[in-house]
Amino acid sequence: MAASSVFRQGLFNHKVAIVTGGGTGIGKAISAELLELGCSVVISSRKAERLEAAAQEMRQKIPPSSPASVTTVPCNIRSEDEAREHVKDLVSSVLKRYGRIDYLVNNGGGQFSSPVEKIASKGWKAVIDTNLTGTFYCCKEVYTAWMKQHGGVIVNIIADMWKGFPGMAHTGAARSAVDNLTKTMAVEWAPSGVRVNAVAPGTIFSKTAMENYKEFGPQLFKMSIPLIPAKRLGVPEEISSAVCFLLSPGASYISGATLRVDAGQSLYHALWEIPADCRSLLFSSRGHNKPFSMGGDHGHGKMSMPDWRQWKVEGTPLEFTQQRLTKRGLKDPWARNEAWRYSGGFSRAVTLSDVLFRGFKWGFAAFTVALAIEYTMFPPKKGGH
Ligand SMILES: CCCCC/C=C/C(=O)SCCNC(=O)CCNC(=O)[C@H](O)C(C)(C)COP(=O)(O)OP(=O)(O)OC[C@H]1O[C@@H](n2cnc3c(N)ncnc32)[C@H](O)[C@@H]1OP(=O)(O)O
Ligand SMILES: NC(=O)C1=CN([C@@H]2O[C@H](COP(=O)(O)OP(=O)(O)OC[C@H]3O[C@@H](n4cnc5c(N)ncnc54)[C@H](OP(=O)(O)O)[C@@H]3O)[C@@H](O)[C@H]2O)C=CC1
Repeated sequence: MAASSVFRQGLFNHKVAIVTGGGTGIGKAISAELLELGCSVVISSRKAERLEAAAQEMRQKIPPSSPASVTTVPCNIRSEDEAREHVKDLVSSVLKRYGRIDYLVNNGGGQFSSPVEKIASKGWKAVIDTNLTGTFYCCKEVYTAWMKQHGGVIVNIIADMWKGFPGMAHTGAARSAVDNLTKTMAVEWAPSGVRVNAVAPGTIFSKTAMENYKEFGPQLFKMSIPLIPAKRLGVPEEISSAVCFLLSPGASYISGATLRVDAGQSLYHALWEIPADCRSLLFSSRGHNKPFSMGGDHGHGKMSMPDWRQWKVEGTPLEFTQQRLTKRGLKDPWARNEAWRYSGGFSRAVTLSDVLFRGFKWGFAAFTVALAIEYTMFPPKKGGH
């Protein structure tokens, strides 16, 4: 349940909102804050019982003097054949009950974690259909049935997919598409007085969000903490206040925007770890399979690589690489050798042989020049002896 809102009481009096996924986590916090500010809220998702339990809980917190009310409409926004009908029914039932829809918050969605090559086509489709097509259906239906004639505000919840979404490619692709859809709708529907924006949350803790990842959930959320500049997870209420702002007249000149609510997480490190024995170092895209070129451009057909061996992240490059390898459990002699090689040992050895080679080369050149001078200045006498 939302902590007390920072916004003025009564800000949304007599307005009506649909919040998909409004019975759990972020959606529940948004619904609770809207209710607190006087808005009537329809929460909608697949699990009717959980939805009703959440509504009951929220109902008890509405003061008798408030015009707000909360109702539930079960609906699956995912594009199975009947999904469009589900969404149509949702919108028509809200209009029947309240006679208006001022706000739509497309928050219902989610995904499972998997590397790209392991995503089955059914799973890909489930995530795209939920997050992209479901959002499209909801926006289109609310617009055509109400907002086209009366205006309104839409907020789409997306995700931190700005650097791609390794480990959750399907949702990254879907959320990126919703980011783009948001901009298109903002322009196309501006003449109707409809504003459309998105909110991209960072890692936001809620019991239901964590449980979605089953036994990996706690670890996944814990692992995110060092990667967040604020060094803590977000809470649903921190997304809710951003959504309420975008719905409010305070954002009357904001449309087509995506607000990152992530404490700077999207600007910082990514969760996905690239192993230190990364093959891209061994096989460059230019087709040469030397371990890597040793600083500078070595001529045609070879790639000039930045001297990453000099990067210091923690302690010396050697310590850093060893820590990474140890973390990844690469304790075999090959790995230790790689650690040594990648972190400077190899370059030092090469430098030594380079010096010897150069010394030999210049020594030989000097000897040749000296011989030439000697022959010029003291040519061997004809006839010999
Ligand atoms: C710190 C890291 C997190 C940071 C970012 C956090 C982002 C968040 O969004 S947290 C919020 C999490 N909440 C949710 O995701 C809630 C909604 N999620 C879902 O409903 C599911 O994840 C869903 C989108 C996959 C839909 O689930 P469900 O309705 O149960 O789907 P199906 O049983 O019909 O499955 C369809 C199909 O999908 C594949 N699949 C599903 N789960 C997995 C899995 N865990 N691993 C691999 N593949 C999975 C699979 O192909 C399923 O078909 P079948 O094989 O026939 O079961
Ligand atoms: N928590 C986080 O760190 C982040 C979350 N997000 C996104 O924010 C949104 C809310 O997530 P959060 O509150 O954290 O997690 P939750 O798992 O608590 O919320 C997901 C909600 O979406 C609903 N939902 C899922 N599929 C459908 C569907 N097909 N039709 C209708 N409703 C559906 C679920 O209800 P039901 O099961 O009853 O259908 C649930 O209420 C999601 O879109 C999520 O992906 C984005 C970035 C980060």
